[in-house]
Amino acid sequence: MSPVQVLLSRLDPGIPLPSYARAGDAGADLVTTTDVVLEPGRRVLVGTGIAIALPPGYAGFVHPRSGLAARTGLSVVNAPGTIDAGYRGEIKVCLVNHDPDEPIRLSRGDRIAQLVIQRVETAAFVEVAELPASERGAGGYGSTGGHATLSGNTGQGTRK
Ligand SMILES: O=c1ccn([C@H]2C[C@H](O)[C@@H](COP(=O)(O)OP(=O)(O)OP(=O)(O)O)O2)c(=O)[nH]1
Ligand SMILES: [Mg+2]
Repeated sequence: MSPVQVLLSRLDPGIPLPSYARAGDAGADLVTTTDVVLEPGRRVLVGTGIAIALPPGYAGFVHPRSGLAARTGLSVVNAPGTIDAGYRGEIKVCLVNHDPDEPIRLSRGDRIAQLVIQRVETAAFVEVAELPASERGAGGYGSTGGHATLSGNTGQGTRK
């Protein structure tokens, strides 16, 4: 499959282009333009030094990086952040430190998140008096069971 062309403007010339670590990866790594010390539980908005123009029918999604998340507790507050096709400003990332004890130190140029480009549909919302019937109906929020309990979870599940 040939890659979709995404026009990019480097707002900070010292920052590398987003890049896929391996061929076929879904996420292209984004870096922070600033040094940051993120105390436990705190969040910060950082710049990535790039702006893009996605073709109509596409959107970008800013996801956390799993290695950093597992090792340090670093995540993205609004994960995944949504980059609209019409957005021409700098892509920014709202980082959060989920670790309860340790601060996270980030340096300019560190890879802090990843950008996934996807095709998206836009809907025409059609109001009706009654929705068509379905097997699920209005059941949700654990209606099928199997969810963990807050305490005393045996790992056996609660599905009846
Ligand atoms: O992680 C993110 C999320 C969003 N954006 C930019 C691109 C996006 O197109 C724009 C608006 O994002 P969103 O719609 O999620 O935010 P909003 O609070 O609804 O703002 P708006 O009223 O501008 O739509 O902000 C980022 O740079 N990084
Ligand atoms: Mg919005």
